[in-house]
Amino acid sequence: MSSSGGIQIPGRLPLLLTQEGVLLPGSTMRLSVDTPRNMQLVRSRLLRGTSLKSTIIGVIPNTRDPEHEADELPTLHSCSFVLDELCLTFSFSVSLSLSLSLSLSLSLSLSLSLSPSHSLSPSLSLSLSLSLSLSIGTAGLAVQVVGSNWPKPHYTLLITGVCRFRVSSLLKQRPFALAEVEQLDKLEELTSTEEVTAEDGELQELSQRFYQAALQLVGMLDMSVPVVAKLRRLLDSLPRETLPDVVASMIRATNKEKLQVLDAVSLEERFKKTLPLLTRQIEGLKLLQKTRSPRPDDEKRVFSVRKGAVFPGRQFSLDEEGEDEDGDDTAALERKVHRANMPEAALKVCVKELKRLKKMPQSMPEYALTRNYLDLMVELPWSKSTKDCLDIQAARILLDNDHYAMDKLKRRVLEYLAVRQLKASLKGPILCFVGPPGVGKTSVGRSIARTLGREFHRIALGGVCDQSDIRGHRRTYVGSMPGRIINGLKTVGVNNPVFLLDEVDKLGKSLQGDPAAALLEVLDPEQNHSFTDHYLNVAFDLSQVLFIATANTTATIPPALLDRMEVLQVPGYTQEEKVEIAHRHLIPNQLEQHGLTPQQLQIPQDSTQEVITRYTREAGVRSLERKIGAICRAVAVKVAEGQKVTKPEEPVPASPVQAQGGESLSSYTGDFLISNNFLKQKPTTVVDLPQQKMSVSITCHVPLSINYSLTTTSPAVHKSTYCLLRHGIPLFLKGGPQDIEVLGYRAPSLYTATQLIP
Ligand SMILES: Nc1ncnc2c1ncn2[C@@H]1O[C@H](COP(=O)(O)OP(=O)(O)OP(=O)(O)O)[C@@H](O)[C@H]1O
Repeated sequence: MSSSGGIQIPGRLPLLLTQEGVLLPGSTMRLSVDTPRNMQLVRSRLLRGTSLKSTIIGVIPNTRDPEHEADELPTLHSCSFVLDELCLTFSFSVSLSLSLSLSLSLSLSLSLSLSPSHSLSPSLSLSLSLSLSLSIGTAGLAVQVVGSNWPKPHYTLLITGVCRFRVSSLLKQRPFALAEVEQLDKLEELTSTEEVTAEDGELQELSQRFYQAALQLVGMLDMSVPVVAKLRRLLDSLPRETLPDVVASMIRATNKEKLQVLDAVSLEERFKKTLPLLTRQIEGLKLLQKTRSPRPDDEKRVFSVRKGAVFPGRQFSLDEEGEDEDGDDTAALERKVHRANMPEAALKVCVKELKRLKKMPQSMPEYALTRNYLDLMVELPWSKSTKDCLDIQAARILLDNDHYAMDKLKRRVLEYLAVRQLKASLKGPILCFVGPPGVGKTSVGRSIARTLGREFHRIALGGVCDQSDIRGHRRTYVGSMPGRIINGLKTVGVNNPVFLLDEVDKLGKSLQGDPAAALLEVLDPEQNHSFTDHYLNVAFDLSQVLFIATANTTATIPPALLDRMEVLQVPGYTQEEKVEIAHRHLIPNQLEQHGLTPQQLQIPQDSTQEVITRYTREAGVRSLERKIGAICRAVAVKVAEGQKVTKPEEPVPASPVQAQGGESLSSYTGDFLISNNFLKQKPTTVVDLPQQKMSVSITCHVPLSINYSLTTTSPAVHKSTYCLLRHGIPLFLKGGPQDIEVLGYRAPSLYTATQLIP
């Protein structure tokens, strides 16, 4: 039986000349083809051929195909070997005829040496030393041809080596090289040798040594990697004479070394050439394993496939946080998994995925998927939450400060918050604010989050028509990702945020499922403690999340969803309310956004009324806000033009804010109110609750700085103030003899505080 598994290659083969690498029998290789002869070979033999025979080509290594078709073929890769000391005893005439036939067929150089001692003998004994030169290549089966025109026309071939051949004669050079060939690998299977000669015994011993070394190499690799396990099985099932070629194509060897293996036509020589390469690989692996820190489960990792994975001499410790190296990276991930404080079910899944990840080569597409999944799992706030600092007094103040009117809505929100204060683990109801656009539904939701001291996240549901948007995609899909709920949790980083489900009435429906149905589970307090996102595939407890929904109408909300929510109507505003909202909130906001001061633009109430009646027609105040923005822009142009011509004034040092009656604010003790709109940064606070003392420093957008120290006897005022300040809410104290609002400056050198409420 031949080593090539009985395959008989055709007597004539087209030749593919390559310098890219060495194809050995039994291995597969990808070759890029872009030179004229090789391209022609692919077109006329591989692409047009219809039989198995036409897919067999001869691959000649180490030979460059000329750039131009007109150029002559270079000398094909050839190996030379010496047949030493052939001792022949022939009659003279026979010897001569032998020498002639050899030189014709093998182009051999023959040297004869005639021993003087035999010169008188009738028959001559000749000692010959033959040096032969053969063009050797590998016959290969083209299993795949891929063509591309970028960056220039070329083909990529996937070729599996079948057997060695030698070129007997070159038949033609154009349009591609064609040669008459002779199959070389026709070796008897060693295992079936019955009569063992001395030579065979040596070969068998060599092959046994080789087999043992190959086993040792595979034993050093991680057997749980599928390809390694397959290799182990191959070692047992393959005929021994094919092992040198197969092993040489897998281990790290230079092209020169592989060429030597290819050129070794004699089996014994092939074993001898490959064995040192194999031993070198084993020694290299041993060395690499020694240089790594002794981590028991890492002992069998595949080192050879990851270039530069190990830096000799460097010590790796488990505590090292550096994640530039794959091993450490996985170790760091493992630590994060154990630190994430996740429930047992999730931890189990993570540990399982982590195990799979360790066994995967980085180049596998699944590696990135598993990695992303684990990254998400460790980032999710399984047990991270903010502490509620709910104070109904502070909440009332805050809601009043942020929103004018909306009394009914604010009352219901306060009731809801009051019950939450009394019973922390309140299940439902889910509030749904329904009203026309621009009446402040979203901004009330934001205020509630601030009141509770929770993180706020808005999920816009308008136009969502795929249930995967809510529940995520299964991980089997390409480009799968978690749904918006899990994504939101990852963004806020705590498990008890306020989620505002904006525009629930605009949810769509499509072939990809009904997102409203997916929301049912999310919003049902009885079910959402085990919400399972398709991507995550483990339950996440949503019971701590506070859901608030908004909608323009209830007509389009699916009844099942509507049933789970408590609807709070937010009606539109009256003309008077709009004027108030404009002056309390919209104008100061717009001035701030356009970099204007109240001195540069003052809009009288009549003008606001005029804008409302003549330029807007809405239930909310959004378009009024836009109109005010337009006025601000027009004034900003004027101010900017004016600033160009006038010389900027010298900055005047800020003087202390004057409270009513000329009292300096720095020494003022009592309660007062400072409007948000003049604050540039969050107040910095030093709070010492047990001693009931507070010091506050505030920076306003005019060069104003107040250092205020308060000693209060009312713990309630103090507590609410503390709560507001902690969450970056501007100072707002109430309940004292007078409330004062800082309006800004009148003259650069004088800042005034005016009494707001008598
Ligand atoms: N009562 C109010 N007091 C202060 N500002 C208000 C009030 N009502 C609305 N606004 C302001 O109007 C703007 C629009 O409000 P918001 O975005 O909350 O409206 P919405 O009801 O959620 O609208 P939509 O239904 O279109 O989402 C915001 O800048 C908000 O601050």
